[in-house]
Amino acid sequence: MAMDADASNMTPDAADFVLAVDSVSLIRQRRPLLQDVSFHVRPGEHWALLGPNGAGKSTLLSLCGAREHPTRGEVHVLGHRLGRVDTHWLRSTIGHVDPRSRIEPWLTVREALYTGLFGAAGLRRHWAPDTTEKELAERLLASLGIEEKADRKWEVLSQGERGRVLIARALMPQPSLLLLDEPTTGLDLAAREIRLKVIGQLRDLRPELATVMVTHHLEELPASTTHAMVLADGQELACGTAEEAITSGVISEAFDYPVRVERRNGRWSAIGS
Ligand SMILES: Nc1ncnc2c1ncn2[C@@H]1O[C@H](COP(=O)(O)OP(=O)(O)OP(=O)(O)O)[C@@H](O)[C@H]1O
Repeated sequence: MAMDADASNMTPDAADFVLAVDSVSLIRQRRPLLQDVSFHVRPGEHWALLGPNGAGKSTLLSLCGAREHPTRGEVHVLGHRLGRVDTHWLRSTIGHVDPRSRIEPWLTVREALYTGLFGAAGLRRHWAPDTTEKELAERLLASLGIEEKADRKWEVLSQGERGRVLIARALMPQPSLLLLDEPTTGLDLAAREIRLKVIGQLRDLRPELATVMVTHHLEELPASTTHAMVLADGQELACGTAEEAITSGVISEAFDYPVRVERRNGRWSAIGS
């Protein structure tokens, strides 16, 4: 389907990681949006990027998705160094769940899934899925519990249903890395819980898949979260396993507000103290 990247762009160390961000700074309009940030994601790890508004979470996610380049430092995505690889090709290999994604409203759910193969809002003219692509789409529709909605039009779906479709769509290129940009935004309580359950199920569906998810609220972290990076003002406050990084001290400092962080049944909450 897509062109392959030059293997000489892969460095041996970076090849061990799905994502390697090393001492990265990003400056826009003379403003440092990220300063000296590093983190490394291995297959099967599930990372959360946490921090208050304007902390730099989306900017960091853009680097992970090869949509931005660092001003300083190095980013390797799937072993390929940004700046030395065809980013258009690289982007097509990364799954991206963005609630703001545009899908042509007249497409059916099944067709919307196929658009994930091209990272586009619509289907290419005269294109038809091959047997493997058809089987994958049916498998994902079933795994994410949307097979009964497969022939429904995208425009009539509820926000909750759309989110599931966007996850299935992002998995169509069979990525090793899945980026989730505030995947529970705008959902009611039940829809949020269902969405988090679906995200948690990805671990069983694709054990090698690594995910990086941006969120503001600890309550929106799936229990499957293994690691976290906490940012404030474009700087790293904590980075490591979820237990190391998501603590009362770190979260209070990040949000500049005293909170007590609790974890029950795998899920987190923050209570003002
Ligand atoms: N292209 C740009 N040029 C200048 N400033 C930018 C640019 N993109 C983002 N910023 C600024 O960088 C800061 C970090 O933005 P970013 O969207 O990464 O934060 P965030 O942590 O995702 O915030 P939120 O939780 O509000 O979505 C913000 O102050 C934003 O205004």
